[in-house]
Amino acid sequence: MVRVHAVGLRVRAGRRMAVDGIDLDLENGVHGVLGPNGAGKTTLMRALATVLRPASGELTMLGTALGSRESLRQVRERIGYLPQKFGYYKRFTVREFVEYMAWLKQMPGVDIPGAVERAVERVGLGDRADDKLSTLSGGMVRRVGIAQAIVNEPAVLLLDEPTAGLDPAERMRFRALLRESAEDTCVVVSTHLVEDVAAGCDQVLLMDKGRVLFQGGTDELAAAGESSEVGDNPLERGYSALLDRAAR
Ligand SMILES: Nc1ncnc2c1ncn2[C@@H]1O[C@H](COP(=O)(O)OP(=O)(O)OP(=O)(O)O)[C@@H](O)[C@H]1O
Repeated sequence: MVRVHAVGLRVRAGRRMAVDGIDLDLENGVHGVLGPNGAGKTTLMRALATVLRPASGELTMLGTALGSRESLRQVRERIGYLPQKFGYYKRFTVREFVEYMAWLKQMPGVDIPGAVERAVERVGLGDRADDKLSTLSGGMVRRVGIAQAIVNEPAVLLLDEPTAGLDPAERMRFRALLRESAEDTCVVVSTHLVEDVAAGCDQVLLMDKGRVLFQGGTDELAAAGESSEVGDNPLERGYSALLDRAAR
Protein backbone atom coordinates (compact mmCIF):
# COMPACT_ATOMS: atom_id res chain seq x y z
CA MET A 1 0.00 0.00 0.00
CA VAL A 2 1.42 3.38 -1.00
CA ARG A 3 1.52 5.66 2.03
CA VAL A 4 3.27 8.68 0.54
CA HIS A 5 2.76 9.66 -3.07
CA ALA A 6 4.27 12.75 -4.69
CA VAL A 7 4.50 13.89 -8.26
CA GLY A 8 6.62 16.87 -9.31
CA LEU A 9 6.74 18.09 -5.73
CA ARG A 10 8.34 21.51 -5.27
CA VAL A 11 8.70 23.19 -1.89
CA ARG A 12 10.21 26.56 -0.99
CA ALA A 13 12.41 27.25 1.99
CA GLY A 14 12.59 31.02 2.22
CA ARG A 15 13.15 32.20 -1.35
CA ARG A 16 14.90 29.09 -2.52
CA MET A 17 13.13 26.14 -4.15
CA ALA A 18 14.75 23.69 -1.73
CA VAL A 19 12.74 20.70 -3.08
CA ASP A 20 12.64 21.04 -6.81
CA GLY A 21 10.60 18.40 -8.57
CA ILE A 22 10.44 15.12 -6.66
CA ASP A 23 8.39 12.01 -7.42
CA LEU A 24 7.84 9.55 -4.57
CA ASP A 25 5.96 6.35 -3.88
CA LEU A 26 6.72 5.10 -0.40
CA GLU A 27 5.23 1.98 1.16
CA ASN A 28 5.74 0.50 4.64
CA GLY A 29 9.37 -0.05 5.57
CA VAL A 30 12.28 2.17 6.54
CA HIS A 31 13.25 4.75 3.93
CA GLY A 32 16.49 6.65 4.50
CA VAL A 33 16.72 10.14 3.03
CA LEU A 34 20.39 10.78 2.54
CA GLY A 35 22.25 13.77 1.15
CA PRO A 36 24.83 16.45 1.86
CA ASN A 37 24.10 19.63 3.83
CA GLY A 38 21.58 21.79 2.05
CA ALA A 39 20.28 18.97 -0.19
CA GLY A 40 16.69 19.70 0.82
CA LYS A 41 16.10 16.81 3.23
CA THR A 42 14.62 18.91 6.04
CA THR A 43 12.42 20.82 3.61
CA LEU A 44 11.08 17.55 2.18
CA MET A 45 10.41 16.20 5.69
CA ARG A 46 8.59 19.40 6.64
CA ALA A 47 6.38 19.14 3.57
CA LEU A 48 5.55 15.50 4.35
CA ALA A 49 4.77 16.53 7.93
CA THR A 50 2.33 19.13 6.50
CA VAL A 51 4.28 21.97 8.11
CA LEU A 52 5.17 23.47 4.72
CA ARG A 53 2.68 23.74 1.91
CA PRO A 54 4.12 22.67 -1.47
CA ALA A 55 4.68 25.42 -4.05
CA SER A 56 3.49 23.04 -6.77
CA GLY A 57 3.04 19.36 -7.58
CA GLU A 58 0.93 16.68 -6.04
CA LEU A 59 1.23 15.29 -2.51
CA THR A 60 -0.98 12.50 -1.23
CA MET A 61 -0.46 11.08 2.26
CA LEU A 62 -2.30 7.95 3.38
CA GLY A 63 -4.53 8.15 0.34
CA THR A 64 -5.60 11.72 1.09
CA ALA A 65 -4.60 14.55 -1.25
CA LEU A 66 -3.39 17.41 0.93
CA GLY A 67 -5.15 20.68 0.44
CA SER A 68 -8.24 21.38 2.48
CA ARG A 69 -8.12 22.00 6.20
CA GLU A 70 -10.09 18.81 6.77
CA SER A 71 -7.58 16.73 4.78
CA LEU A 72 -4.71 18.18 6.82
CA ARG A 73 -6.49 17.39 10.09
CA GLN A 74 -7.17 13.80 9.06
CA VAL A 75 -3.59 13.19 7.98
CA ARG A 76 -1.98 14.91 11.00
CA GLU A 77 -3.70 12.51 13.37
CA ARG A 78 -2.01 9.60 11.64
CA ILE A 79 1.54 10.89 11.28
CA GLY A 80 4.38 11.20 13.76
CA TYR A 81 7.08 13.80 13.29
CA LEU A 82 10.37 14.50 15.01
CA PRO A 83 11.65 17.83 13.65
CA GLN A 84 15.37 18.49 13.34
CA LYS A 85 15.07 21.30 15.88
CA PHE A 86 12.56 20.11 18.34
CA GLY A 87 11.16 22.49 20.92
CA TYR A 88 9.98 21.43 24.36
CA TYR A 89 9.20 22.81 27.76
CA LYS A 90 12.02 22.03 30.14
CA ARG A 91 9.77 22.04 33.18
CA PHE A 92 7.57 19.26 31.89
CA THR A 93 8.30 15.74 33.02
CA VAL A 94 8.81 13.12 30.31
CA ARG A 95 5.30 11.80 30.89
CA GLU A 96 3.67 15.25 30.91
CA PHE A 97 5.37 16.24 27.68
CA VAL A 98 4.43 13.08 25.78
CA GLU A 99 0.87 13.36 27.17
CA TYR A 100 0.66 16.94 26.01
CA MET A 101 1.79 15.98 22.50
CA ALA A 102 -0.74 13.10 22.42
CA TRP A 103 -3.43 15.58 23.34
CA LEU A 104 -2.31 17.97 20.56
CA LYS A 105 -2.62 15.07 18.14
CA GLN A 106 -6.23 14.80 19.29
CA MET A 107 -5.95 11.28 20.66
CA PRO A 108 -9.01 10.19 22.65
CA GLY A 109 -8.43 11.05 26.34
CA VAL A 110 -9.04 7.50 27.58
CA ASP A 111 -6.30 6.14 25.33
CA ILE A 112 -3.64 8.66 26.29
CA PRO A 113 -2.22 7.28 29.59
CA GLY A 114 -1.64 3.77 28.16
CA ALA A 115 -0.23 5.09 24.89
CA VAL A 116 2.17 7.40 26.74
CA GLU A 117 3.35 4.55 28.96
CA ARG A 118 4.07 2.35 25.92
CA ALA A 119 5.88 5.07 23.97
CA VAL A 120 8.07 6.02 26.94
CA GLU A 121 8.92 2.33 27.55
CA ARG A 122 9.75 1.78 23.90
CA VAL A 123 12.41 4.49 23.94
CA GLY A 124 13.83 3.08 27.18
CA LEU A 125 12.83 5.95 29.47
CA GLY A 126 10.34 4.10 31.69
CA ASP A 127 12.44 4.77 34.78
CA ARG A 128 12.73 8.50 33.95
CA ALA A 129 9.03 9.13 33.19
CA ASP A 130 8.57 11.45 36.19
CA ASP A 131 11.82 13.36 35.72
CA LYS A 132 11.80 16.88 34.34
CA LEU A 133 13.19 17.31 30.82
CA SER A 134 15.71 19.82 32.21
CA THR A 135 17.43 16.96 34.08
CA LEU A 136 17.94 14.72 31.02
CA SER A 137 20.98 14.40 28.75
CA GLY A 138 20.77 15.57 25.12
CA GLY A 139 20.47 11.98 23.89
CA MET A 140 17.63 11.29 26.33
CA VAL A 141 15.78 14.41 25.18
CA ARG A 142 16.13 13.12 21.62
CA ARG A 143 14.51 9.87 22.79
CA VAL A 144 11.65 11.85 24.31
CA GLY A 145 11.28 13.41 20.86
CA ILE A 146 11.00 9.95 19.36
CA ALA A 147 8.46 8.95 22.05
CA GLN A 148 6.19 11.91 21.18
CA ALA A 149 6.48 11.01 17.48
CA ILE A 150 5.32 7.40 18.03
CA VAL A 151 2.75 7.96 20.78
CA ASN A 152 -0.21 7.91 18.37
CA GLU A 153 1.11 4.78 16.60
CA PRO A 154 1.36 6.70 13.35
CA ALA A 155 1.00 5.14 9.90
CA VAL A 156 3.72 7.48 8.62
CA LEU A 157 6.63 8.25 10.93
CA LEU A 158 8.92 11.13 9.91
CA LEU A 159 12.20 11.49 11.75
CA ASP A 160 14.58 14.30 10.83
CA GLU A 161 18.15 13.49 11.92
CA PRO A 162 16.95 11.35 14.82
CA THR A 163 20.35 9.88 15.67
CA ALA A 164 22.06 13.26 16.24
CA GLY A 165 23.37 13.23 19.80
CA LEU A 166 22.67 9.55 20.47
CA ASP A 167 25.49 7.41 21.81
CA PRO A 168 26.30 4.03 20.15
CA ALA A 169 24.07 1.99 22.48
CA GLU A 170 21.19 4.42 21.97
CA ARG A 171 21.68 4.24 18.20
CA MET A 172 21.41 0.47 18.27
CA ARG A 173 18.27 0.60 20.35
CA PHE A 174 16.85 3.20 18.02
CA ARG A 175 17.50 1.09 14.93
CA ALA A 176 15.77 -1.86 16.58
CA LEU A 177 12.78 0.38 17.25
CA LEU A 178 12.69 1.40 13.58
CA ARG A 179 12.81 -2.23 12.50
CA GLU A 180 9.92 -3.11 14.82
CA SER A 181 7.86 -0.16 13.59
CA ALA A 182 8.52 -0.77 9.91
CA GLU A 183 6.23 -3.80 9.58
CA ASP A 184 3.11 -1.71 9.60
CA THR A 185 4.49 1.82 9.25
CA CYS A 186 6.08 3.90 6.53
CA VAL A 187 9.15 5.27 8.32
CA VAL A 188 11.09 8.10 6.66
CA VAL A 189 14.40 8.96 8.31
CA SER A 190 16.62 11.78 7.15
CA THR A 191 20.29 11.56 7.94
CA HIS A 192 23.65 12.48 6.57
CA LEU A 193 25.22 9.40 8.07
CA VAL A 194 25.65 6.63 5.54
CA GLU A 195 26.11 4.19 8.43
CA ASP A 196 22.56 4.90 9.69
CA VAL A 197 21.26 3.89 6.29
CA ALA A 198 23.43 0.79 6.15
CA ALA A 199 22.24 -0.42 9.52
CA GLY A 200 18.61 0.50 9.55
CA CYS A 201 17.04 1.20 6.17
CA ASP A 202 15.42 -0.93 3.47
CA GLN A 203 15.35 1.78 0.83
CA VAL A 204 17.51 4.82 0.22
CA LEU A 205 16.60 8.11 -1.35
CA LEU A 206 19.67 10.13 -2.18
CA MET A 207 19.01 13.87 -2.53
CA ASP A 208 21.13 16.69 -3.83
CA LYS A 209 20.15 20.24 -4.75
CA GLY A 210 16.48 19.61 -4.23
CA ARG A 211 16.28 16.56 -6.45
CA VAL A 212 16.40 12.80 -6.01
CA LEU A 213 19.62 11.41 -7.52
CA PHE A 214 18.97 7.81 -6.63
CA GLN A 215 16.23 5.67 -5.17
CA GLY A 216 16.69 1.98 -4.47
CA GLY A 217 17.95 -0.65 -2.04
CA THR A 218 21.15 -0.26 -0.02
CA ASP A 219 22.76 -3.00 -2.14
CA GLU A 220 22.08 -0.99 -5.30
CA LEU A 221 23.62 2.11 -3.70
CA ALA A 222 26.72 0.08 -2.83
CA ALA A 223 26.90 -1.26 -6.39
CA ALA A 224 27.04 2.28 -7.80
CA GLY A 225 30.50 2.86 -6.28
CA GLU A 226 33.95 2.06 -7.62
CA SER A 227 37.05 1.30 -5.61
CA SER A 228 38.58 4.63 -6.66
CA GLU A 229 35.83 6.66 -4.95
CA VAL A 230 36.17 8.37 -1.58
CA GLY A 231 34.70 6.29 1.24
CA ASP A 232 35.50 3.65 3.84
CA ASN A 233 32.97 1.10 2.67
CA PRO A 234 30.94 0.19 -0.45
CA LEU A 235 27.92 2.31 0.59
CA GLU A 236 30.02 5.43 1.15
CA ARG A 237 31.73 4.85 -2.20
CA GLY A 238 28.34 4.46 -3.88
CA TYR A 239 27.18 7.69 -2.23
CA SER A 240 30.29 9.59 -3.39
CA ALA A 241 30.09 8.17 -6.91
CA LEU A 242 26.48 9.26 -7.40
CA LEU A 243 27.13 12.77 -6.06
CA ASP A 244 30.27 13.07 -8.25
CA ARG A 245 28.42 11.98 -11.35
CA ALA A 246 25.65 14.49 -10.69
CA ALA A 247 28.19 17.30 -10.23
CA ARG A 248 29.84 16.66 -13.63
N1 LIG B 1 14.13 29.45 5.99
C1 LIG B 1 14.99 29.43 4.96
N2 LIG B 1 15.24 30.56 4.27
C2 LIG B 1 16.09 30.55 3.20
N3 LIG B 1 16.72 29.44 2.77
C3 LIG B 1 16.51 28.30 3.42
C4 LIG B 1 15.63 28.22 4.55
N4 LIG B 1 15.62 26.95 5.00
C5 LIG B 1 16.44 26.26 4.19
N5 LIG B 1 16.98 27.05 3.25
C6 LIG B 1 17.91 26.63 2.18
O1 LIG B 1 17.30 25.59 1.44
C7 LIG B 1 18.25 24.59 1.11
C8 LIG B 1 17.79 23.22 1.66
O2 LIG B 1 17.80 23.25 3.07
P1 LIG B 1 17.40 21.99 3.96
O3 LIG B 1 17.49 22.41 5.39
O4 LIG B 1 16.12 21.43 3.48
O5 LIG B 1 18.57 20.96 3.60
P2 LIG B 1 19.08 19.67 4.38
O6 LIG B 1 19.38 18.66 3.32
O7 LIG B 1 18.15 19.29 5.44
O8 LIG B 1 20.45 20.16 5.01
P3 LIG B 1 21.16 19.74 6.42
O9 LIG B 1 21.72 18.38 6.20
O10 LIG B 1 22.24 20.77 6.52
O11 LIG B 1 20.16 19.83 7.50
C9 LIG B 1 19.57 25.05 1.68
O12 LIG B 1 20.30 25.67 0.64
C10 LIG B 1 19.18 26.06 2.74
O13 LIG B 1 20.18 27.03 2.86
